[in-house]
Amino acid sequence: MTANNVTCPQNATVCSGADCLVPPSDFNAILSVVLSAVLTVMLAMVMFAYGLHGPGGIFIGFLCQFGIMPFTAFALSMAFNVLPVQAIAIIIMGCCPGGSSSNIICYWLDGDMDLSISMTACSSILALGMMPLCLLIYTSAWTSSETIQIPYDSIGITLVALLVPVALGMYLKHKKPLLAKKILQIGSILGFCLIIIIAVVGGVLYQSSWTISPSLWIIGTIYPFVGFGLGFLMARFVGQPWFRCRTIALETGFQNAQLCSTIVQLSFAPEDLEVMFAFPLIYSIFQLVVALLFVGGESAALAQCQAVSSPFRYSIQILIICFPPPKKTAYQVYKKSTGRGSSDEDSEAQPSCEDDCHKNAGDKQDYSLDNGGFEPDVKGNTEEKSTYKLTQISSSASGLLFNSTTRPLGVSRPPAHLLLLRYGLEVNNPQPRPGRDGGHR
Ligand SMILES: C[C@H](CCC(=O)NCC(=O)O)[C@H]1CC[C@H]2[C@@H]3[C@H](O)C[C@@H]4C[C@H](O)CC[C@]4(C)[C@H]3C[C@H](O)[C@]12C
Ligand code: NA
Repeated sequence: MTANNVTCPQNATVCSGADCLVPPSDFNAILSVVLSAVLTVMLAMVMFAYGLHGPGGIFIGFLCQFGIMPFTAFALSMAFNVLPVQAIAIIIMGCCPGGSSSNIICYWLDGDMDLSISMTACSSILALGMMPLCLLIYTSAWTSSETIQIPYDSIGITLVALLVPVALGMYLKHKKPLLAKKILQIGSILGFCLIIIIAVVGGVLYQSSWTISPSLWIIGTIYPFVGFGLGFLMARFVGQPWFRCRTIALETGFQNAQLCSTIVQLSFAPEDLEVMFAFPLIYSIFQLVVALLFVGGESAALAQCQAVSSPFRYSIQILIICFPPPKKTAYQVYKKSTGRGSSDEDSEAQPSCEDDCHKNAGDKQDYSLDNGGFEPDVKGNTEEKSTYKLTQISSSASGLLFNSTTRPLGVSRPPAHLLLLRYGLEVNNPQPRPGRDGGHR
């Protein structure tokens, strides 16, 4: 009794031994004010970067994230006639903002890093309002949405863990470019490994939860496919350039599964949890697998396009013919999509498609416009993705902080891809590079 009096604060409402439930204090209030101020500034920076891009990508991303994903969740739940709690878990996943591990994947898959980070950040911020709204709309068929507890503070933490490293990366890139490059190299590999390790460990530790109804398994597999596919088509439909379609597809399909898992565990009783507890785990694994299959397949095709016989190359050309961009010629887009690289070294070592690369020099203006990010490179040294470096750094750093996600698929591929580009192509293709180092032609 006396022990309780000693260990429990006076304002505690429930005490069990040394664990006490204490009402929120002033400290929490101050912290949340500070956090929201910091976030506002950060958001302004992200929006600024958006502005440099033109708002097209972000807007289409928003539509995909809070239009396609929740609706698909709803439609799949209806189609498979799952239990109400299972439907709610699926819809919660659909209403979650994008996951930040998509930024690491995007780096390895040669996406548009600025757009990727901006989309994750914006969807996380907008989730504060859009999540309750979408949940209200889509879950009302099964439950009153009051039963769903949204942990707004975890959304805030996610944002801080994304944006602080982005800001640090921008600063570091400016002050110590060499160090920044090192960190980028190490961080992007470590971040990727962590993502995979967590998925595998989670899956193995919680094997028992894998025995849930087959319809959840089916939904867990096709939902990411639908998300990536519709995101890609939507971006293509509005004429986004190729590598940005890939980015939007990634960002659409990738969900913050950690947040979904937290919400589910906060909102449901153990007997409900039993029938859908594993859904976030399943989705988090399949979103990784699908991302690497779907988006990685295309990216691998582009990396290998020097192998003229590659069937990928023809399927890409067919795709481009089927979805021609309204503003540019298909050839320009194809050229852009083949001429890009995931980092500065990559774009140097990009003479994979000779025809295209030989024309790159005259195309640079175009590239730098599309890729202009936080910090336009004014040296006239318009390597394609120069402005990416800082965001790449920060995304890998944020991946490290979070160490969140889970995806077993590309373990071998990203390093292989890097090696292929850096060494393989350079060794196999010893012609002078028509790129930025001189323009020999
Ligand atoms: C780390 C990933 C989420 C990846 C992700 O989307 N990150 C956010 C992001 O990308 O921004 C989550 C998704 C499902 C989670 C698991 C499930 O909720 C099931 C189970 C719940 C237990 O409380 C902790 C272990 C774990 C295996 C969880 C481990 C881990 O918590 C998982 C595997
Ligand atoms: Na998403």
